[in-house]
Amino acid sequence: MAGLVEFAKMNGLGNKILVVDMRGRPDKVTPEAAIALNADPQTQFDQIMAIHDPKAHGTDAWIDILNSDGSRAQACGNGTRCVVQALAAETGRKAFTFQTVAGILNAAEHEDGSISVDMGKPVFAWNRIPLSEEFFDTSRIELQIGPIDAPVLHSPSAMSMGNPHAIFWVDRDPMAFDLERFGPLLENHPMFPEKANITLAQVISKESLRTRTWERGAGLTLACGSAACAAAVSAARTGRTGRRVEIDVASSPIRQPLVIEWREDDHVIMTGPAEWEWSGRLDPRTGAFTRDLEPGAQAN
Ligand SMILES: N[C@H](CCC[C@H](N)C(=O)O)C(=O)O
Repeated sequence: MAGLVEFAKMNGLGNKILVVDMRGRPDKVTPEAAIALNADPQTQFDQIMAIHDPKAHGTDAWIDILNSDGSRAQACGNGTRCVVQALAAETGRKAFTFQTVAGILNAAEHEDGSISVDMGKPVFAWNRIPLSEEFFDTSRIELQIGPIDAPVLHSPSAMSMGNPHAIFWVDRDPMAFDLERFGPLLENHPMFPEKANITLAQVISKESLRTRTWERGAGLTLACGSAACAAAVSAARTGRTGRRVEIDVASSPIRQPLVIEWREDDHVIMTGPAEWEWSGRLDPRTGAFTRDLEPGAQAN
């Protein structure tokens, strides 16, 4: 079939990612293709990371990010690690510079296979997160929420990592909360005019947090990298932890922490794994796809 592009089904700490190679093409992955791919259990995903030809001098690629509902996102930490792993496997290179709508990202693969991404600088100004109401101090905002009767869910820390995040501090295991029920209410709360990624964060020690996220445009996911960054920064900003923490992503089946460092130069560095699962070809207009034969499989 004409017009098919290569893609890889990958995951970043369980976060389901499709890395789609759109280089050499003028078009984009359509929301319709995203919705169709998400509807098939084989390709069901949290984010598509579409690799496009670079637009700016000195960058390796332009990355277009889609959520599973077909909406577009400005940042995806776990997906960016998957892109690094895919391009490192293709080129043998270790370091890359990407451009997204949120800015420039530098990333590198280490000897042990882990990948670090410089996620840029956090944004705290209420109108740039954005919030719909003015707050001088966005490290603790107040939400009016009728139907939710859990007091901890009323005063999150808000910030942007290129995409909007609300971090709710909880004193118990984040898995103990009914995030499936109140995630959609909080994601779509009128305080967040562009919606928000909703994270429950528990402080374990001065060096560690446990998190679980309801993602804007994707719902409950097994892991969310930009939310881990937002939780780490919000924790340091409010004196809950130091500036380097290990994040135990409670919902992830991969029992490995994400390491987040909020450097003195204000950049947030996220380090963690990425895993290739299988590859195929897809039509970026419709989402129709075929899987490559697994290595060792026989063609009939
Ligand atoms: N899973 C992603 C976050 C996607 C963000 C997206 N849900 C949005 O902002 O709309 C991550 O690892 O950072």
